Amino acid sequence: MKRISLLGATGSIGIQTLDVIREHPEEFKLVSMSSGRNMELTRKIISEFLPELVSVQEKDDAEKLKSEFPQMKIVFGQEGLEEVAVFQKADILVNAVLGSVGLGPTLEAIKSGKTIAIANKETLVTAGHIVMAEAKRHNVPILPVDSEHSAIFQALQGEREKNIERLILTASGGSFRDRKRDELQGVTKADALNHPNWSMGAKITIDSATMMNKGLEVIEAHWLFSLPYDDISVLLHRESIIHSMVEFHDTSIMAQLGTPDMKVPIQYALTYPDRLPLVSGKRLNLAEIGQLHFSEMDFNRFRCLKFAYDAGRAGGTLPAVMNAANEAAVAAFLDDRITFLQIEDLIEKAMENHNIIEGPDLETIQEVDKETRRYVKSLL
Ligand SMILES: NC(=O)C1=CN([C@@H]2O[C@H](COP(=O)(O)OP(=O)(O)OC[C@H]3O[C@@H](n4cnc5c(N)ncnc54)[C@H](OP(=O)(O)O)[C@@H]3O)[C@@H](O)[C@H]2O)C=CC1
Ligand SMILES: CC(=O)[C@@H](O)[C@H](O)COP(=O)(O)O
Ligand SMILES: [Mn+2]
Repeated sequence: MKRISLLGATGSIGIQTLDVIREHPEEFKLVSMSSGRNMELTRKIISEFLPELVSVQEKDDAEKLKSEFPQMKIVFGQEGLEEVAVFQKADILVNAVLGSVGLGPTLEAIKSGKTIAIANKETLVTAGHIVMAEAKRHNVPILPVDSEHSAIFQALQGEREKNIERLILTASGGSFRDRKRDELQGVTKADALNHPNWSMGAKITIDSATMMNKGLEVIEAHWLFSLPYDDISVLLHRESIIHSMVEFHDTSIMAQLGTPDMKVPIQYALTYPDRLPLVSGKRLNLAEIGQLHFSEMDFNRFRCLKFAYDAGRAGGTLPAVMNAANEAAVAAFLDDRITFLQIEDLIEKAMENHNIIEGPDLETIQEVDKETRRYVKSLL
């Protein structure tokens, strides 16, 4: 029986993680969880899964829950996230919370020896050098949940790192993939939230439309698979059937295919190195699909991807600045305060405005994260 701590239980990945736990009650048990402000769903999850420890974002919500669920330990805020992450009875932490808020809890979980199933890519983007070093020091596995990184992880099973030529991250192109840059003026939030293939949380759906999601994933891949940026490429693939690939020195390419269903990589991270039947999974019928399409990435059309390569190669605090600027800009877009194209302008300004600090420690990264959000807010 694997006992699971789940950060972000009420989100898109969190809910799908609960689906996997529900499908395999003989394999998994939810022992602790966190949510943010969605109290209606939080109550439903608590009633169904009976976790021992629950963290929510706000103190008032925690107080209300304490009176409704006196037998449970209810905590809140950043400290609450960290308490869930290190919950003593848990074997594995699923980090499905949104944004760099997931960094501190992930590091605490690593120090307490938890296996980490990581969906939260912002954690690796802002401080991958610290996360991977701590995981090595504590001999803790970091298992990818992000579909591209799970695909690469699966393609690498039984392979040797020295034989890798390059990673090929596939990208759907997002909601505006068939629009030219001059057709992006005045696009609406509803248009941007209409991903062609995946049903995801709002922030990542916008990131997919700006191509910042793929940028974050390039940096995530750099840390997870310790390959230089020159060996990490991106390929447009509009069907999102090939979830990513690895090319080896002998020119062969290994790919992982499947329907766009995040329960597959979530379940694989929880059952690795075994595989369980995906009870609610839809089997892929390639004959039905017929054709798969691929094309080269256009860095002028998708400027955020170039920002990410530049930030990754520059290193230091620049990835954290880019990520924080992106989080703040996307939140402003979702709040109807800026236009879609202003997202990349704000990111570019924040990166230009920053003096990179080399080899930042956790405190420096968290400070730079806060400073960047203040800077972006000052431009709104
Ligand atoms: N969705 C997907 O298919 C994929 C997602 N990912 C990554 O997984 C992570 C989660 O994405 P997704 O599930 O889409 O996100 P959602 O927005 O759907 O869910 C985010 C979760 O985090 C909680 N949360 C948000 N902010 C805070 C905060 N400040 N403190 C505590 N909890 C908070 C939310 O709580 P509440 O809703 O209760 O407020 C919710 O439970 C992201 O890093 C994303 O990039 C990666 C690959 C695919
Ligand atoms: C499901 C998942 O992993 C997302 O990151 C998804 O891949 C976004 O797709 P694109 O960024 O390719 O549009
Ligand atoms: Mn992905």
